Amino acid sequence: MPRTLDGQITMEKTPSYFVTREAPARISAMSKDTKLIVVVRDPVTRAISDYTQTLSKRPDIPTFESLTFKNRTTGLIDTSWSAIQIGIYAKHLEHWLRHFPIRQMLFVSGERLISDPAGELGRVQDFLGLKRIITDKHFYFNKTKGFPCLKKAEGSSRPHCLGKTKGRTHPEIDREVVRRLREFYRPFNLKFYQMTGHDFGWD
Ligand SMILES: Nc1ncnc2c1ncn2[C@@H]1O[C@H](COP(=O)(O)OS(=O)(=O)O)[C@@H](OP(=O)(O)O)[C@H]1O
Repeated sequence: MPRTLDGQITMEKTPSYFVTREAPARISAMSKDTKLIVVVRDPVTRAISDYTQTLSKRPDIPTFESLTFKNRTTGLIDTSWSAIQIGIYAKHLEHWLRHFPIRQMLFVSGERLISDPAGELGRVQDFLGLKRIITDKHFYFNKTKGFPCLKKAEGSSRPHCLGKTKGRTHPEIDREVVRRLREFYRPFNLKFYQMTGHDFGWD
């Protein structure tokens, strides 16, 4: 980590921190005051998105449906599959709460990051104790892409939109499998809403 001077905030992002067992203790040992921001989305859509990304690199992998179950007849979900396991947010959060108070954590909604980016970034700026500089006027919605774009990227006069690897078309998943996954995640989602004091509306 570079030295942080007065008036600066040092930020670091790594998608796997939230689900890595050793991360909370290590970050806490580095600085107990670290503020933590986690972007979360509906775990079922998250799992399908995760699978879609793997599929784009390895088109020969088994179907989403077959990877989801340990036993399809009994409907037993394979929680050791990372695409499923990562979405059990309440379980991961339990580990973080052993090292950080919940007030030092902010959970950003991945859905609202698309539907209301300025609102969600308003929460981020407040959480970091920053003046609300980024507002609605910094975004426009790119209909083709289905995502908001930043009107002007830092140091550039051109807008910044998300790259080609974002917004891949997800494969159609068997509705019964999606229903079973929703049923599986419901109690974990409810627990997560309770722990964070925030209803993400995934159910
Ligand atoms: N800024 C922002 N706002 C909303 N959603 C976003 C954003 N950045 C990434 N995404 C979506 O998150 C999914 C995974 O993105 P990643 O950045 O991990 O993708 S990748 O690994 O670089 O391919 C992937 O979801 P899907 O497109 O639904 O599969 C991305 O589109």
